[in-house]
Amino acid sequence: MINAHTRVPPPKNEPVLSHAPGTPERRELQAVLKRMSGEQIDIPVIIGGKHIRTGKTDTVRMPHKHSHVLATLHEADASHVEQAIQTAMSVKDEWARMPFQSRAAIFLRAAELLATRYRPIMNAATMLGQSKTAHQAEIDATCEAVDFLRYNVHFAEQILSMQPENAPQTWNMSDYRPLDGFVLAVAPFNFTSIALNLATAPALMGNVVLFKPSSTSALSAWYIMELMREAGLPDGVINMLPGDGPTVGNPAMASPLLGGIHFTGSTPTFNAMWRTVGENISRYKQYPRLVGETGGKDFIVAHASAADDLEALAVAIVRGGFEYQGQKCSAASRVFVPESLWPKLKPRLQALVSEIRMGDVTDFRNFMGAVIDEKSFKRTSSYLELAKDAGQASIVAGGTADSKEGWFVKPTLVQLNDPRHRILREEIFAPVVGIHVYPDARYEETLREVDQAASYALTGAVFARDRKAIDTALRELRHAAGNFYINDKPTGAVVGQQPFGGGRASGTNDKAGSALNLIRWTSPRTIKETFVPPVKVPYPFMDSDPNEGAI
Ligand SMILES: NC(=O)c1ccc[n+]([C@@H]2O[C@H](COP(=O)([O-])OP(=O)(O)OC[C@H]3O[C@@H](n4cnc5c(N)ncnc54)[C@H](O)[C@@H]3O)[C@@H](O)[C@H]2O)c1
Ligand SMILES: N[C@@H](CCC=O)C(=O)O
Repeated sequence: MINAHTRVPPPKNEPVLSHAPGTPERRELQAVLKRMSGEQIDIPVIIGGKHIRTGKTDTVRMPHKHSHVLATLHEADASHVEQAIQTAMSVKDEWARMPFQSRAAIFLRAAELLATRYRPIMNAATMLGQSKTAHQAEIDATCEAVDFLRYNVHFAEQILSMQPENAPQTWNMSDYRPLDGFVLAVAPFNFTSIALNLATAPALMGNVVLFKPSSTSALSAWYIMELMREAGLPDGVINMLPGDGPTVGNPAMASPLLGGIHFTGSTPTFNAMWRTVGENISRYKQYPRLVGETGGKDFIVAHASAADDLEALAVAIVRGGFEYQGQKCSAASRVFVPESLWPKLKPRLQALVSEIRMGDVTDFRNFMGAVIDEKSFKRTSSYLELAKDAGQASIVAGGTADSKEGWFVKPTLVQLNDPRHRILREEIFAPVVGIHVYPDARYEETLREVDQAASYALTGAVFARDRKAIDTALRELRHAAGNFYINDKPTGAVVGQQPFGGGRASGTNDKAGSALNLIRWTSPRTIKETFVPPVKVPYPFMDSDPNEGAI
């Protein structure tokens, strides 16, 4: 042990490496891509550090080449969930008692391992398993993941230092205990860094975790577990239970020991989990904390005063809508353009989209890969059918999909007359962007439409030079987005700079990568110590005063 009031190293954002031709990082990444493409690994259930091959298996495939199997995934069932709960609870006290400096050092070591030796490994796993380009993998699987690890340690330290006032002769303390139970961390497929944060943020605060990764991103989840093991995380603190959502989730949520849920994924899934928790409410030893960051229908609204910034607007629509195939919860998926800008913006968008290369992400010339799986491909295809309805919609670019080699959907722009068309209201989670062209004079009405038409409130952007137009958007769209951008695309939040999360149907807005999130994983105990306690019952006002008569 050390006897010192320590301070953690100040965090800094991990620089994004370019992977440009000739760089060492490009060579290293290409070597790991080659190796991983040539092997087929087994991904086990991991409980208490033990690898369990359950025999009930699924395959992990490259979305851009779906015949290529990367891994065999062993799925957990209710018995593994029970075993994981028991194991996690058996290591809980020792983990919670470990001094904060020692716990923090494990996560800081993980950050540095990821920034160095694990960088090409995590990037390659994310590229091959989730069909991200080298740049999209770098900003997610390395940089954002490293940032989560470094900044969370810093925020946790800030929380621990939040201490109450003291009256004379007393000392008050806040003891930041972990939750009384285990945390169920459930991850989406689309961000490796989010999966890592979902499992590690509660663990940093002294909790034990059941980590349920998405089956389609199980390859990167496996390397997250390897990274944390190598960083020195004790066995049993994070237990990985891949498999079918309800098969793993329902027994975990039926446990009286459920302390909290740390979820990121779709709104319907979180709603179903919240309902399950409601049905089980009288079984629990404590009220479980429910943290869920969910879907989005993220907007870009252009004002007529953006006329001289048309290129920036066009680039924001294309990057915001089509990077990672539109599979970011923050992706621009509905765009509102004034009539005066549309005649110039439309051909510019068509030109930019026509230059986009899509294909195998190991070919570094490609800007886009494939959507994650057949389910997503079919769902997106049904929206492409809607886009062909000539009375309602007209396709500005793209509109086709091809599943022969991989789950490829062309970047698609659809113009819609009705601002409440389904393509402008529903989350598609694919490279399909709806565009509504409005009369310039109806800017304020359009902002109100943007606010009310969709149930989500995750990210959004306004493009304008006129300050009044920006202020009007800030006012009218105050509750329409948890992350709001002015003259920028609505994606690409950076930990420590733009804490991320939304309200309404987009989640509980607990801002991943901030102290607001970490505070949900602690159940503080207030301690008051009195140095000189009173030794008589009566208070001074009860003493008799010989000068006072009866009232
Ligand atoms: N707001 C955010 O910060 C954010 C970030 C990333 C992704 N997302 C959202 O995630 C979605 C895409 O991810 P997805 O397709 O993996 O989401 P999803 O809801 O289909 O699945 C998410 C996870 O939930 C699991 N699951 C399903 N049913 C369950 C149950 N009953 N109990 C426990 N677990 C269960 C799945 O197996 C998976 O691991 C989109 O809606 C996107 O907007 C949101
Ligand atoms: N935080 C990411 C989105 C995560 C959701 O998928 C962004 O800001 O683009």
